[in-house]
Amino acid sequence: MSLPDKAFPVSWDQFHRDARALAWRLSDNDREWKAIVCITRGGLVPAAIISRELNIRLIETVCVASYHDYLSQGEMHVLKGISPELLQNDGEGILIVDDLTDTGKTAAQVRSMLPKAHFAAVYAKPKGRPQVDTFITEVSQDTWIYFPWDMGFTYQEPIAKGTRG
Ligand SMILES: O=P(O)(O)OC[C@H]1O[C@H](OP(=O)(O)OP(=O)(O)O)[C@H](O)[C@@H]1O
Ligand code: HPA
Ligand SMILES: [Mg+2]
Repeated sequence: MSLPDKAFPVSWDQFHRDARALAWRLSDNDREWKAIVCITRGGLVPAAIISRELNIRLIETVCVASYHDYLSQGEMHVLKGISPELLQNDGEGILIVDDLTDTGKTAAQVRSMLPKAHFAAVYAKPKGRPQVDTFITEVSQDTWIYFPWDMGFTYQEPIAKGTRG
């Protein structure tokens, strides 16, 4: 698979702010979340921030793997499902959390386990958007989001290099 045209690098600060903004959007005094189901591994980080902000103490994981290496999505494997007590009532009152939705395949897979749950992601691309109930920022489909936990400090070429003579 080729490199997406655009890059959207996200710092820890920005991710914290965006995940907190998502928590604000999910906060509603008339609505009480029974539990968070976070989609590992990327969903663990926003789940930690949202659980702190909304005082949700019951956190479950659903472990799904499909991007076998950087950029290329393969077959979806559910390595660990959701505990039976949280599957009751089709997931009513459950908050599913992920870092982003891209093609929407991961979200669709988890939604099929909890059809009445609310799906929240920090970032969404257009193909995945229909699978998400609440998100913060939309980025175009040809953009790759670089999360802070996947990055390190490296030298950056000056912008002018390559754009002039
Ligand atoms: O909408 P999709 O095209 O299905 O892609 C979105 C999923 O891809 C990434 O997870 P990934 O499978 O790379 O695993 P990770 O969270 O363990 O990094 C991301 O965290 C989402 O869960
Ligand atoms: N960034 C990081 N991980 C991903 C992406 C992305 O844009 N799409 C699917 N997994
Ligand atoms: Mg993931």
